[in-house]
Amino acid sequence: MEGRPRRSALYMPGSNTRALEKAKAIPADALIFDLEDAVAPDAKIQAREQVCAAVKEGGYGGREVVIRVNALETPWGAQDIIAACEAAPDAILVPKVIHSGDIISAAKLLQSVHAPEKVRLWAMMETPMAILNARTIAATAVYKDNRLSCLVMGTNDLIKESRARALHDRFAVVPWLAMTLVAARAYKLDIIDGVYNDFRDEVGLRDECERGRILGMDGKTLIHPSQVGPCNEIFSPTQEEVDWSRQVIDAFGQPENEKKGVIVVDGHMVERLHFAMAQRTVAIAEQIRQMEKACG
Ligand SMILES: CC(C)(COP(=O)(O)OP(=O)(O)OC[C@H]1O[C@@H](n2cnc3c(N)ncnc32)[C@H](O)[C@@H]1OP(=O)(O)O)[C@@H](O)C(=O)NCCC(=O)NCCSC(=O)C[C@H](O)C(=O)O
Ligand SMILES: [Mg+2]
Repeated sequence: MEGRPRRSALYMPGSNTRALEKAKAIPADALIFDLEDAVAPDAKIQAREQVCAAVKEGGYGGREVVIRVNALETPWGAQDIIAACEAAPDAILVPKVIHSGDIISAAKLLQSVHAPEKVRLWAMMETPMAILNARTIAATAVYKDNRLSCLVMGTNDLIKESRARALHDRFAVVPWLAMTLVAARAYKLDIIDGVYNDFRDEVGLRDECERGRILGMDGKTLIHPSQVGPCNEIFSPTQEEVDWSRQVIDAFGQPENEKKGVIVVDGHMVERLHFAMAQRTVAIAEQIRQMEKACG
């Protein structure tokens, strides 16, 4: 299902069986089972087997299940993708993307192993070259047989590669977030913000979530279960936003407004573009409600 809520996407090391089990009760919108940086080289094969077995077994309710594979040019990348396709997660997250060719190669591999149609590709935007190539990477979403549906910011790697300083206001990072965001939106893709490493600092996390939301991010990637609640709260439409959206939808539904491009609601000028925004807000709020009901 495209257009689904992606407020919170929780990473967990694929080598951590306890975390894979615990994830069944964590209310994140997406779960990212990591085979890449969170897994030591000598644990890669076992982690792949564990993750694929867990995905096949299921039990993750309405959450989106994602496997982050190793890069194609590593000794594990191709086998990770092949095994992941057999397990059929909702998406495969491709790390260290450099240019559109990385997404095209991953998509070809998916086609060659007849991956189920539901398996989408997500791209990690975490190299300086990926930021420079954000437009062409996002553009692969419209290529034939492509499956790209979401961009994920890898701010730790970007900070490493750029030698920027990781300050609380993310002074260095914000331009890369904004550039990648417009590339994502130009091709109707979702985009999820990077992780907040200081996982015991809820105040700092909330602040970073708020700023990400202001930029237009759909959600945030997370590293610890305690981050899920605050993140879901901040990236959900507020009751006030939902009520306003319903008022706008209602107003445009009145017979006298049927053919109008602009109307006044509660003293505010409201155009058809606000109607479209209101419809999206109400749809996302409804999906969240249904997902929360399904997850218990
Ligand atoms: C960060 C951690 C290593 C902290 O672990 P720990 O000290 O063990 O945490 P707690 O004792 O508070 O854990 C409490 C219980 O919660 C479970 N737990 C912890 N983290 C997770 C998780 N992510 N998913 C599911 N469950 C989790 C523990 O097992 C405890 O359970 P119990 O035994 O019942 O008490 C750890 O949180 C962790 O490993 N986090 C994920 C790290 C990770 O995946 N990193 C890679 C992705 S981030 C990245 O790569 C960024 C990107 O690429 C970039 O470039 O920016
Ligand atoms: Mg990374």
